[in-house]
Amino acid sequence: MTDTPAVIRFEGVEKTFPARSGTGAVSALSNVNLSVPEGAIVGVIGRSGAGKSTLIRLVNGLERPTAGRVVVDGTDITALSESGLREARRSIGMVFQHFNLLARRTAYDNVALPLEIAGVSAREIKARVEPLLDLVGLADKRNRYPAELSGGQKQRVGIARALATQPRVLLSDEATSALDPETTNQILALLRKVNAELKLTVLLITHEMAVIKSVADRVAVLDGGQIVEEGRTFEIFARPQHPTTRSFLSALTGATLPAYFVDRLKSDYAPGAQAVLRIVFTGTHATDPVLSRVSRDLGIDINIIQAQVDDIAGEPFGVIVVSVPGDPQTLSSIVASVEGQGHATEVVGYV
Ligand SMILES: Nc1ncnc2c1ncn2[C@@H]1O[C@H](COP(=O)(O)OP(=O)(O)OP(=O)(O)O)[C@@H](O)[C@H]1O
Repeated sequence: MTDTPAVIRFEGVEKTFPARSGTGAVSALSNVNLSVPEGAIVGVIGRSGAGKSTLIRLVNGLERPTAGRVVVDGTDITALSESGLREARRSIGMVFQHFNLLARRTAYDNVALPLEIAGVSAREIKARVEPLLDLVGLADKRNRYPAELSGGQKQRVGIARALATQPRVLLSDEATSALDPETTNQILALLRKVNAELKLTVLLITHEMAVIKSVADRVAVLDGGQIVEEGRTFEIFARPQHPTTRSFLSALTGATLPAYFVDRLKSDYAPGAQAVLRIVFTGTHATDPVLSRVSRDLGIDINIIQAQVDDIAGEPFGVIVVSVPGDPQTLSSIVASVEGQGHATEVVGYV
């Protein structure tokens, strides 16, 4: 899938939770194959119960797979003893949705905790913790207790703590789900910063496509315990294949049309109807020439219903919704012309 070596690899992973009295066995993950390339930020998105937490907990050995392997930095995590796991976990940092800070410890002491556990000297701890508090922008809050910090500040402490043991991999379990949109953006920017500055590989799980859009280089869509779609974030946004991916995307990228318009949409062509076409442009400048060329070459009128330019993982991404003549022959010529110029199309319906 990419030439960069994988730092995390799921190989044919299955996870079934055994039956309990009153409930049958639960298949949480089946046939999961996924590679997280070195230095990448990979997002896994799925609905509640899709298996995201189980997937991430397999990476640091909090769960063991029923079948298959999880390889982290060359080590098969699934084959390790408890003491081997403790050692491996030092190279795997984790950030949690509810921060999981110790209330009776200051910000500094929370960040220091994993180093104390690892038996690092107080001097060495100071040398590591202070730059981390600087990195996450909390140097002035070092002596504050969690109750004295905002949600975003608590998550900054959580991130600094996850980085204390100088991990190669950072796991993020819905790190921004408890935060407001502005704080979410600040924390996602911090994740991007640690990814870039510390060359850290990041695997994050989320149920929000906006999080994926903002930070992830690649995305895997998890549905019912299986990865139903995976690829570069930009490609997935441009050409979503699976219905689950499409439904996650529907609130973004111009896929949401005004309600008055949606009410008029029909799924089938009736003679004389206009087709509504969603076109994804993989470059901001391409919009005008493409539409005017199609209009000129085919001698048709094109009405623009909605247009939007967005930013997906740092790349410009344009979505335009147009209405065009809906008769099947003309429509297929339009689609062929637009796609022939390298852009993706989707017939949304007819009006
Ligand atoms: N320890 C467990 N014992 C039994 N079943 C479990 C256990 N942990 C998870 N499951 C089941 O496995 C499935 C996947 O759960 P998981 O927590 O991984 O989903 P999720 O995508 O993280 O959901 P959410 O977004 O709600 O946290 C669910 O059906 C869940 O009920």
